[in-house]
Amino acid sequence: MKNVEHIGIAVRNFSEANALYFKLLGVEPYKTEYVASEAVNTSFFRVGETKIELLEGTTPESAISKFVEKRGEGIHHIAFEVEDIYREMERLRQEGFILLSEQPKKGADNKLVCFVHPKSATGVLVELTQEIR
Ligand SMILES: CC[C@@H](C(=O)O)C(=O)SCCNC(=O)CCNC(=O)[C@H](O)C(C)(C)COP(=O)(O)OP(=O)(O)OC[C@H]1O[C@@H](n2cnc3c(N)ncnc32)[C@H](O)[C@@H]1OP(=O)(O)O
Ligand SMILES: [Co+2]
Repeated sequence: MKNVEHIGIAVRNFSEANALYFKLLGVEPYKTEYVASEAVNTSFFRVGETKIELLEGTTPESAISKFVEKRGEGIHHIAFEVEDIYREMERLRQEGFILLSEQPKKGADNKLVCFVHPKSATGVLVELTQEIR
């Protein structure tokens, strides 16, 4: 694991949340992206060495919509950058963590991603992320 690549925040209203984080952080998002496979709109704000990812679900079945419905807006996941996502997935499997996919998936911002179930990680949804080179 290299660093905290981003913190994912689930929001109800994408444009309102983007305006609020612009006011809070004093910077515009450097990227917004719709990720169809996760049914989310995303935006990324740079904060020093890390990033804030705002996420809005675009369908009721989206993980983000379900989270907001059940628990309200707030911190949804922590993403750790890794050098080799296949190696880290295998290592975490061996350590007994529950991975939410067999293979990495294409995430936002030109990354491969994989999630660890919060039930196996002290109630925190963990994302592994590796830049596609
Ligand atoms: C845009 C791509 C990518 C990136 O590039 O950065 C992203 O960040 S995508 C982010 C959205 N995608 C995901 O979160 C995918 C992984 N998540 C999942 O597969 C599911 O959300 C889940 C974690 C398996 C939960 O799904 P499910 O079991 O269907 O939902 P429930 O609502 O029934 O929840 C069960 C249980 O888990 C608790 N929960 C759910 N989400 C979280 C969370 N983010 N953090 C902590 N706990 C969470 C939920 O509260 C339920 O608990 P109990 O009520 O105690 O059973
Ligand atoms: Co994320």
